[in-house]
Parts: sequence; C-alpha cells; structure tokens
Amino acid sequence: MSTKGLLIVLSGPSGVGKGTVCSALRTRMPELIYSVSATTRQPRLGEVDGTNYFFKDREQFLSMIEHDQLLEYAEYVGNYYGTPRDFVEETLAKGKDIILEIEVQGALKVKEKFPDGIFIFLTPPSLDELKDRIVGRGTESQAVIDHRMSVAVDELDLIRHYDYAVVNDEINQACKRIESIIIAEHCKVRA
Ligand SMILES: Nc1nc2c(ncn2[C@@H]2O[C@H](COP(=O)(O)OP(=O)(O)O)[C@@H](O)[C@H]2O)c(=O)[nH]1
Ligand SMILES: Nc1ncnc2c1ncn2[C@@H]1O[C@H](COP(=O)(O)OP(=O)(O)O)[C@@H](O)[C@H]1O
Repeated sequence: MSTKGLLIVLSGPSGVGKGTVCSALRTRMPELIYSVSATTRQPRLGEVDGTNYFFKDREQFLSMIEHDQLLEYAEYVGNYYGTPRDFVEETLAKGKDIILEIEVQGALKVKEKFPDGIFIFLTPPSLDELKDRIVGRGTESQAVIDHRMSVAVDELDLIRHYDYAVVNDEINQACKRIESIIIAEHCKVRA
C-alpha cells in the first residue's frame, strides 16, 4: 500500500456534475484535499472567493502566469482558469491526496508534469441530459450554454487521454466509483 499522496485530476464537460460530485466526495472522503483554482470568471451567486475559486482580474491572472505561480492554466469559454502551484506541491509533499477539478487542456498539461497522476473523466449519461443539467442549473446565459455545449462535444473526444471514465448517472454511484478508483490506486504496486 502506497503512503505517498496521489494527484487526482477530475475533468468533464460543463454541467456534468463535477462540482456536485466533488462536494459529495468531501463528505465521503474528508481526508481528500481540494485544489482551489484561480479564475477571471465572474463569481456566480453564492460563490465565495478562496473557497470556490480565487477570483482575479485579467491583470492579476497574467501576473500569476508571469511569476510561474500556476502549475497549469487554460482559457475556457473566454476566461482564464489555473491551478496554484505551491498548494499542490506542498500537499503532495505532506503525503496527502489532492484532487484538481480542471478542464481537458489543463489536464493534459498536468499529465506531462505528473505522469503518475490519476486522470478521471466524468461523463454525462447522454448529451441531452448534459444540456438539461446545464440549463437547469440556471447560471449561464443562452450564448454561454451554447458555447459550453459545443466545447463539451470536443472534450468528450479527449476521454482517451484519461485513465478512467466515470458516468455521473447518479451522484452517490459516481462518488462510489471515484472512491473505489482512489482506494485501488493506493493498493497499486508501483516501481
Ligand atoms: N485548466 C483549468 N481548468 C479549470 C480550473 N479550474 C476550473 N477549471 C475548469 O474550467 C471549466 C469551467 O469552470 P466553471 O466556469 O466553474 O464552470 P462549471 O464547471 O460548469 O461549473 C470547468 O471545466 C472546470 O473544471 C483550473 O485551475 N485549470
Ligand atoms: N447525477 C446527477 N443527476 C442529476 N442532476 C445532477 C447530477 N449531478 C449533478 N446534477 C445537477 O446538474 C447541474 C450541474 O452540476 P454541477 O455540479 O454544477 O456541474 P459542473 O461542476 O460539472 O459544471 C446542477 O444543477 C446539479 O444539481
């Protein structure tokens, strides 16, 4: 059984349920650490700076890039998103597992730096269900929903770069699958 911390990357199209699954996982796996990203996106109603994201303006974000403070970053539907580097490295150095909820371009960059990371892609039961969820959430304008749906089709094509695909048909089942993956990865015999 490995005592080293695992770097876990969870990706999936907008509206698939990443945020919902992550908050349910927090209850099931209180020892798992969550990376809080920086973004230039406007906060949604109820989102808290430092908890959901570190909300930055474009200039602040570009300064983080310039000072090499981000492990990876990507532009997604008109905004920047990036993973603060120090927190991830410090968490892994303490032997704790950390989960990054990030989109595919960023995930592929993390894979280059951490080939031993565990890459999990959360999929919707269908594209119709995905659209229903993103519309049902009610946080985006119609134009942003359309853009996110077209990005989703391209993202689904990149599943092949991931180690695991988990369907989010039901929240508890999806969490159970992710928890099982993490437990199994800790049992893996590594060189
Ligand atoms: N590359 C990268 N993507 C991120 C990061 N943080 C969040 N994302 C992704 O950016 C996309 C948009 O996030 P958000 O605007 O919160 O929308 P939501 O995922 O639909 O709730 C999602 O795919 C997130 O997983 C990050 O630090 N880096
Ligand atoms: N398994 C599920 N079944 C039905 N609805 C879900 C499921 N998982 C998430 N949802 C709903 O779908 C919407 C989008 O979920 P969210 O977690 O915000 O997605 P993401 O973070 O991937 O963009 C929310 O309204 C959420 O309540």
